[in-house]
Amino acid sequence: MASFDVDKRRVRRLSDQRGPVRRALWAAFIYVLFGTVWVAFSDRLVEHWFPASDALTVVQTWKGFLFVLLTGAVLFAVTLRQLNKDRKLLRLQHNQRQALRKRERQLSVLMDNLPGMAYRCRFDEYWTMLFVSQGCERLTGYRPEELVNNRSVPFADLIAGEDINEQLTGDVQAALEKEEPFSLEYPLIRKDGREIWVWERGRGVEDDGGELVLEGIVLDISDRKALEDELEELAIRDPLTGLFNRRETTRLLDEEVKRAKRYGRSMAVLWIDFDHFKEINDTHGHAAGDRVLVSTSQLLSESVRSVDIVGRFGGEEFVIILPEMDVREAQETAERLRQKVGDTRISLDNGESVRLTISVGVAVYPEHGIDPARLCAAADRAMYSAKTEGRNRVVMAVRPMSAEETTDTLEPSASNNDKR
Ligand SMILES: Nc1nc2c(ncn2[C@@H]2O[C@H](COP(=O)(O)OP(=O)(O)OP(=O)(O)O)[C@@H](O)[C@H]2O)c(=O)[nH]1
Repeated sequence: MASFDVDKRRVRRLSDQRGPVRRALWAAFIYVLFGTVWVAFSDRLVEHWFPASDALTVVQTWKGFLFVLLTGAVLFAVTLRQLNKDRKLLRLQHNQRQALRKRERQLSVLMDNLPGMAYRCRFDEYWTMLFVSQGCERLTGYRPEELVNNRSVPFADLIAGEDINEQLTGDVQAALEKEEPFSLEYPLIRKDGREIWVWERGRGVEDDGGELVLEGIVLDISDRKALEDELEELAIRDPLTGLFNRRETTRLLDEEVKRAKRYGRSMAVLWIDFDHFKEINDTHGHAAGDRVLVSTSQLLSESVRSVDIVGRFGGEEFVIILPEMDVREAQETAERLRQKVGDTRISLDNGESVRLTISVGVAVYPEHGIDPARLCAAADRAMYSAKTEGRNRVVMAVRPMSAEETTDTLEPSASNNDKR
């Protein structure tokens, strides 16, 4: 690269900055000046020094030879100098072309072996591609010539979703205004219809005509994205049942209470505990207990609406969040679940089957608590009451005396039909 620049400087130096006409005129001027001075003064000097006519004739002849010799020598020197310059210039230009070709070859090898595709495009509504590298076909399924100038399809049509396209345009615009490079992540629909995730890094540059264009690379990050999604799922799911884990259930409850407050709606929390679960473990073994946990979790999930949230809080304790449910609906739902679980026999791997019952505590926002902690405490206490009252039942939480009361004031009701 550095030697290439040095060559360029040498070429500039060798190729005289003055134009050829000026240079020719300058040479002619020097020649005319020298010739005029010679013609004007040499004869007189010779006549002065050699007054005898015989000698004068001889000297005049030699003077003519001398003139021819001198001008010939000058012409030889000038021509030689120029030819040498021309030869050096040609050699340098040749080297420069070689270096340029080598760089182009390296660049094209680099482009073609990029894991994704390099591009140059217009910043317009179609992301009109002006150039894409060979990697385009691997990434999108389209050949470069199909994408360039929107010949088969504009790149914008590959971006999954109008709103995502708008979001990307906004992000690029913001980066251009700050004169910074941009990084984008978005889903892309390949030619075969498969959706992949890509990461793009680019920047705005001016092309030779002064028009703003974008240049950058696009890489397939589907594997990384899948791994991220998997890790995200692992972080929020209970590994045994696949239900939301305690942390995620708590977070979702927070969100639901906030939503209920914002829109002035009610919502309910069911606190569920399996009855005498220890006996199942003790009688049939821990693996059978796991099997019962998984089957009952599935049953609970399948028996609620898609908007409801089922989470495992720990051990054989489950929480169900029921958005937009009032006291009556929540109690009915809890009762339906209790009956369904109690009516279902769960087959074990050893051929035997078990029947399980559940105790359920129900608390409803805002009647039994105005924040997640109070709601949970109220539902937990109601469930504890269900246990002490004989299990396999639904108990509603107690209404607090005032909204200011702490969780300690929330006492569960004594009867499963109490709707305080
Ligand atoms: N198999 C299995 N058992 C679990 C798991 N988590 C907790 N348990 C068991 O669940 C049982 C809970 O027992 P307890 O708290 O005494 O309650 P219970 O036997 O259900 O009785 P009550 O709740 O009073 O009706 C214990 O034996 C735990 O070992 C699990 O992931 N798998």
